[in-house]
Order: sequence, then structure tokens, then C-alpha cells
Amino acid sequence: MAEHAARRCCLGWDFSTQQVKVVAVDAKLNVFYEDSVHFDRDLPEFGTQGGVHVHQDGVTVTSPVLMWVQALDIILEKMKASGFDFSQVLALSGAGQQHGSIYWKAGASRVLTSLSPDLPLHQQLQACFSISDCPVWMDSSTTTQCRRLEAAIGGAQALSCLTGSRAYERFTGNQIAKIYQQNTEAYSHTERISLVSSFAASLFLGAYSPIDYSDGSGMNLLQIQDKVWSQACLGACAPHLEEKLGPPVPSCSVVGAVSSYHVQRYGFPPGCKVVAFTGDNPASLAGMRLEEGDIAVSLGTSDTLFLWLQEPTPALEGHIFCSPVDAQHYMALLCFKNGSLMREKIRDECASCSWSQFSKALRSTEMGNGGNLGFYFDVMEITPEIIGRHRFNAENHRVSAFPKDVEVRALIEGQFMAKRIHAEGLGYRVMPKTKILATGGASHNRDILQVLADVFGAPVYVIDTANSACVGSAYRAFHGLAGGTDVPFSEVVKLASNPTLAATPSPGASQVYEALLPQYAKLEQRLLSQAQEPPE
Ligand SMILES: O=C(CO)[C@@H](O)[C@H](O)CF
Repeated sequence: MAEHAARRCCLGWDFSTQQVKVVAVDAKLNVFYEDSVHFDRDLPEFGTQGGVHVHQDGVTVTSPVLMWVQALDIILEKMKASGFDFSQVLALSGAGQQHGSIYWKAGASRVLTSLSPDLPLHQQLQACFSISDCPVWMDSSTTTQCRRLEAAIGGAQALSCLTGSRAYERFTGNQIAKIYQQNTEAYSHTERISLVSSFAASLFLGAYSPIDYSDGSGMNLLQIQDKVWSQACLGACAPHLEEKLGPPVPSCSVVGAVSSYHVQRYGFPPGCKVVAFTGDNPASLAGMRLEEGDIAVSLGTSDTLFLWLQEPTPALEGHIFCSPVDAQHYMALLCFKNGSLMREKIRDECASCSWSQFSKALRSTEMGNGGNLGFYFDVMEITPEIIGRHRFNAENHRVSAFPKDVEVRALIEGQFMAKRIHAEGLGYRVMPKTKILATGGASHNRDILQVLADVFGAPVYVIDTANSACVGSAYRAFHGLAGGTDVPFSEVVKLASNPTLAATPSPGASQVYEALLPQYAKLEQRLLSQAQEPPE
């Protein structure tokens, strides 16, 4: 086996939906080791598809907790067999898919603190969980619990102001409420409830790890301003919940050292620190090294925006989480369902199925598209809830079609104006130092990125986010090691390689879009109110 030269490092873990991944990052912030275990491929005995079980009802989605435990056993054994030198690990942190919940059975903490280094984790933790199939973020079976929680707190907007989001089916508080209502005995036999992130940290700690502020913001239970559990939300979900959750902690907290189990079985140094694990999206924000005023745009099947916010404006769309790298600030997530599939459809219809033709259409039409505006939602859009294709000319009159080149530009300008309008609705502001970090399939098309730069009036950089949650976790481990809240995260990660500049705003862009954005916003509101009118 190739021996890995001794190299002081931090480990970054990601317990995601489909796999467990790990990277080792050295003091110069170079990734020199990575590995992964895929649930479907490497643990077929659990019978998951995409790492989950979709139940017969089509809305309940779970993952077996022992599959996650066994995946960690496998990846640690793979690292050991490859000659990885665990004695060089100074600290570790990690990420988990957000919102999922794990239910530790009464007495499990005693097992966790007295693990035998002669046996794998999954053999020793077999009887430690009161719920074996854990609800995950793809579950949408808790609409009743969502309505009850919003009613208890004074409505959707009130809940959003308190916890950063209105009630969402996947959010953990609603999932816990469902388990309490439908499996009361299991709930009563539960001594601790973890998120996937704090569960994973517990496996390294050999004790229950606390929930961090950032991933805890995805539960509809944490007051994001005061960073304490909301007693009203806890009470509306299930009894004795606060004692089962434990107190939340700042995301950069050192929550302890790796357990003697890992020291004796794998050779971790006894002083190897564990920094609080967090959600995969907050960890990705850290991995992308987003700074104040920056915005990350992931142009994938659905388009996702990561925002850095100082003063958030909670709304009925999007999600606001406590920042994972700065306890005073916040991050926001906005999801736009009509992303790359919508771009591919218009490419096929208007650019002969060719991206080069698509780019040519963008280059041959002017900024602002002569005042023509389009809304392209072939599937029900999330942000906002509108469906269908809607076109308007410069006089704001609805038209049935655009010339092909105009249609291409109307799609891209519309997608990016919507992103700016809804980002600003959550409190985001473009600043002089703003960088737009683009990732995902469409970020390979320079002409699309040019429109992005023009609409936002800010430079666009491209970044590779393949391992962003893992790399962000390793960065956060260095941050925790360096003293956490006393040291700016940006200082800790300044040695990391910089993103590549791909586009800067065209001359005159801000005049064009400052005029067009309010018009787009008005038309969107018009469509939204028409969509909400009762059918005739
Ligand atoms: O639900 C989500 C965020 O709110 C997803 O991005 C999960 O974190 C994916 F694991």
C-alpha cells in the first residue's frame, strides 16, 4: 500500500445523503487525501436507493442509522489499510445532510463512552437507537405538524422571524413532532436526539456532541437571533424536548477530543480535537470561503443561492441560518427549482440543441433585451410559487412568443433578475467588494456568466465545489484549532487557492438593470396574485 508521508493535517467529513466522504487538508490548505463510501454500492444489504428508503406513501423518506455507522467503520478501515497516518491529525470536523434526526435510546451514552477498540462501531451500537430508520431531508410527510407549529407561534411569518424559516416538512422540529405523535413509546425511550451532523461528531467524541447554531437553524426550533431553543417551538413539537436536544453551541466550538476508541483502534493522537459538525450547506459556504457581501450561485438541476447576511430579513421563502464561520452574521439559502432543465429546454427549442448557438443568441441580443421580460417555470417554481411560461413586451403587455434569440436572453436575464430580487428580499445587498462565486454545470458557459455579472453588477468567479462540504469542514477544524470566535475564519483560510475570474460587468450594465429589476419584480407580483386568485 502506498505509505502517506507524515503530514500535520485536519480531517473534513461529510455524512451526505448518498455517501460518507473524508478529505485530509495540510497546514498549507492543500487536500492530499480523500476517500468515500457509497451507501448503495458499498452497503447493499441496507437496500437504499440514493442512500434512502422512499416509503410506500411516497412522502415518508428515511435512512437506516446503522448504515451510517457501518459506513464510518468501512472508511476508517480503508484509510488504515491505505497507510494513512492518523497520528498527524490535529483536529477534525464535519458536515451532515441537514434536517435529518437520530434517536439515541436510553442508556446509549454509557455504550458510547465505553466502546471496545477491538470491535467496529456498528457491532457495539446495534441496540443504541430507539428509531432505526431516521427521517431525512427528502421527507415531506409532516404538513399537519407544520401547520400546527405555525399556528402555535402566530403564523408562518412569525415562525420565520423567530427561527429563520417558515415551517417546512423536512425541518427537524416537525419530524420530531410526528415521531412523538405516531411512536410515543420510542420517543419516551429516547434520551438524546441528534442531527446527522451532531450524530457523526458523537461517533468521534465517544459522547453526545451538541447541535451547532448553524445546523440547528434548520429545525424550526432555534431562535436565530438569541441562539437559544425557542420554548414555544419546543413545546409545540414534543414534551421534554430541550433535555433530549441539549444546549446548542457556536459552530466553531471545540466540543472535545477524539475518544480513546479512535486513539487505540486507529492511532489518532489523544489530543486530536473535534470541532462541532454542522450542516452540509453551511459547511459548503465555509468551503467556498464566502465572505461578507459575497453570493454563491450553484447552477444545477435546481439553482441554489448561498448568501452572506449581516442583518437578515426572514421571509416566507428561503432559509436563514446562523453563519457557520461568524457567530454575529448569518447565511441564507434560496432554491429555484427551474434551473438547468429549463435552460436545456430553451436551448433545444431556440438554439438547435446547441450551447454554442445558445451563447451566440446571448451575444447577439443587447442587455435588457429591448425591455422584453420572461418567466419560465415548466415545473411549479419554489421561489416564488408560479408555474408556466409568461412573456411581456416593453409596454408590459403579455405576448405569446419572442423571437428565438430574444427568448434565450429573456430566460437567462429573468432567472438572474429573480435571484437578485429574492436575495435582496432576504436582506442581501450587493457591496463594492461583492464577489459572485459560480459553480455547477452552467458555470462552464462564459456567456451565461456574463449576464450574471451584468445583472448583479459584480464580478463572477468560478469555483470547483466538488468537495466543498468536506473541505469546508477541514477549514472549520483549523478554525476551531486556531481559537474559533477569537480568530476571523478568513484569516485561517487565506492560504487556500483563489477562485478564477470569469466575467466582469459590461459598461452601462447597472443603468440597464437598475431600471429593469423593479419592472420584473412588479410583473412577478402580478403573476403571483393571479396564481393565488380562486379559479373562475
Ligand atoms: O434540505 C436541504 C437544505 O435545506 C438539503 O440541501 C440537504 O441539506 C441535503 F442534504
